[in-house]
Amino acid sequence: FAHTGSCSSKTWIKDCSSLRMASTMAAQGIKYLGQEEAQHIDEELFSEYGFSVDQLMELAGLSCATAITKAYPLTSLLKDKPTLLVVCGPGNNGGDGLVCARHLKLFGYEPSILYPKRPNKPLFQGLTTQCQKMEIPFLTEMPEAEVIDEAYNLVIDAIFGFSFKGAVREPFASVLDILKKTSVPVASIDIPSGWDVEQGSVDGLQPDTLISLTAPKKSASMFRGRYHYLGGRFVPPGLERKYQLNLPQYPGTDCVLQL
Ligand SMILES: NC(=O)C1=CN([C@@H]2O[C@H](COP(=O)(O)OP(=O)(O)OC[C@H]3O[C@@H](n4cnc5c(N)ncnc54)[C@H](O)[C@@H]3O)[C@@H](O)[C@H]2O)[C@@H](O)CC1
Ligand SMILES: [K+]
Repeated sequence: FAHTGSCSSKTWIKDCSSLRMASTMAAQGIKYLGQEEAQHIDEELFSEYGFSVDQLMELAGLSCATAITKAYPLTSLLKDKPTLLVVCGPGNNGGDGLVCARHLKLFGYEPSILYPKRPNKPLFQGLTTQCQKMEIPFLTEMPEAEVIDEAYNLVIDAIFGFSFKGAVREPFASVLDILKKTSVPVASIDIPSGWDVEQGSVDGLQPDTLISLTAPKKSASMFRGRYHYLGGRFVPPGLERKYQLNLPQYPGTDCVLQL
């Protein structure tokens, strides 16, 4: 039986069409989400799928800490001590940063946290206590760029995520100005802070690493750093189908995947 390149039987028609479907899926690749779409998915995870915020934040923060260990293993760090600066913002992105710092401490790093605007909610108070009990120091003010370059191997940017809008307000405008002047690498959680979630930013922060959670947001196509990871391995199949996320398969039991 010689196949001539065209589908000449029912079996071939079936095989050819599923092959076409598979190649279309692969060609489409992972979906990059708009801001509203990311917010809808977030809401549905809680309202329809029964998750709680602290559950997903724990998984998100663990993925971020794991991605950091892959991009910047302890043995690769240039300073004498494995110091990191984690800058946390006022929303859930900041919460991911607190969880990430706690896991990084358990993984052998020495994080310090800057958390200038703390929401008056039990979730964030609990995460703050956990970090304090892990003996992670909290800074009282943002160090100057030269001090950061001198003292830390890496900055973790957990300032804003997919709900950021408009011009950056204080105190974070000054914090971001300093971060733009540092030369140590920056790893951003979900979105490089200060970037428009969909359009990015021409003169904004240029992180070395981006860890996209659930699925990348549209601005991730403008990311020019070395490492782009996907984390947040908690998406139920119905939600993935509804939003046609077309997520890649995570390897084995890993909670993070390099894109
Ligand atoms: N759905 C998901 O996949 C998950 C999302 N998580 C995280 O949650 C993030 C989204 O969290 P939120 O919706 O709380 O929002 P963000 O953390 O993105 O930021 C909201 C906060 O930033 C402030 N803000 C917004 N624009 C500002 C501006 N221009 N200047 C100064 N402050 C500004 C708001 O007042 C609010 O306090 C995601 O990016 C991700 O990091 C995870 O915690 C859990 C799972
Ligand atoms: K961020």
